[in-house]
Amino acid sequence: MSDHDNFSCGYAAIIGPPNAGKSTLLNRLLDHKLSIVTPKSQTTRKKITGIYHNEDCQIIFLDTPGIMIDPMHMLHEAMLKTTRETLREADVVVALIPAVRKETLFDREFTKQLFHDWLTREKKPVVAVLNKCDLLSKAEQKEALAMIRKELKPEKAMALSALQGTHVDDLVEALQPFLPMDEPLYPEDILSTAPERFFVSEIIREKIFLQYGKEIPYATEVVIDEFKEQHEEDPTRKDLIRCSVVVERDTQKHILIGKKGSALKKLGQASREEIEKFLDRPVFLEIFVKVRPNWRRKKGMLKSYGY
Ligand SMILES: Nc1nc2c(ncn2[C@@H]2O[C@H](COP(=O)(O)OP(=O)(O)OP(=O)(O)O)[C@@H](O)[C@H]2O)c(=O)[nH]1
Repeated sequence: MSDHDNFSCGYAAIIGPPNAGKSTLLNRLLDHKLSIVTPKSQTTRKKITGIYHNEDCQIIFLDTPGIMIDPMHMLHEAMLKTTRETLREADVVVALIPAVRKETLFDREFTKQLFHDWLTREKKPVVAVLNKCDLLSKAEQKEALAMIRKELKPEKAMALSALQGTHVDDLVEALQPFLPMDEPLYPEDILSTAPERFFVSEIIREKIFLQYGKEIPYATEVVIDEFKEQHEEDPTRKDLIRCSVVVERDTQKHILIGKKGSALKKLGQASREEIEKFLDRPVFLEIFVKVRPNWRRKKGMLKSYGY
């Protein structure tokens, strides 16, 4: 008998509206191993965000961009296409429904549409997860789950709080029966297959979201132009990361740079600190701001940015 008899391994797509708590949930699931994240360079067609391991199963979580009911431009449409393709690759789908502190308990219209337009026709097993259950009383959670079961008929329905970590382990248990019996596809110390440069661009994007208001973050794309690993040959040399922050208009460029470059300097500092923490080594980070008019509406540009 091999070690992996009775082992299951498969893909779980997480789908839901923006802000449902996907990242929080993934971080929570992978938490105990985040300190040994070892993203390796590997070309992959699948958008794998996190790989969960335990003794009985390996769940490869596929993240999807938040579902928007009314796509506003080509970037949104490209994101929805990614979601559609990701769903096709999944063995099981986690429909993440954020609870709200309102009489309706969750956005019923949106959730109905999510199931109708996205899930029913894909014919994949669905585990409906009511997230942010810390916002509701026990009775309200029960009521919301009963409603979800009756109207949407998922294979399973459960409530959890990704933020507080309650019932997160139950989700693993709920997903396991829908995974094929298979050996693990990835070794245990791999938490993601995305390359380091992907995480670096995500860190800069996150800092832009934190630092700038209004439309700036949404009009911005971060492109890593150069990622020169110099430390392996000579440990006294820092890695060099050159990146472009692409915006749509000159006015946005001025805001990003700020008075005498102060805003860009602040962005660079915050990004570098976090990148160094993530890579566990010092880096030189250079950020350039470029204007590419209407990049979110241009097919060729979207493609070159990986959409
Ligand atoms: N109260 C509460 N808040 C939560 C919970 N999970 C996530 N949040 C909050 O919800 C917000 C959005 O969480 P994210 O994890 O960024 O959501 P996301 O789905 O990844 O968002 P997108 O990047 O827009 O797709 C954050 O402010 C989280 O702290 C939860 O269980 N309870």
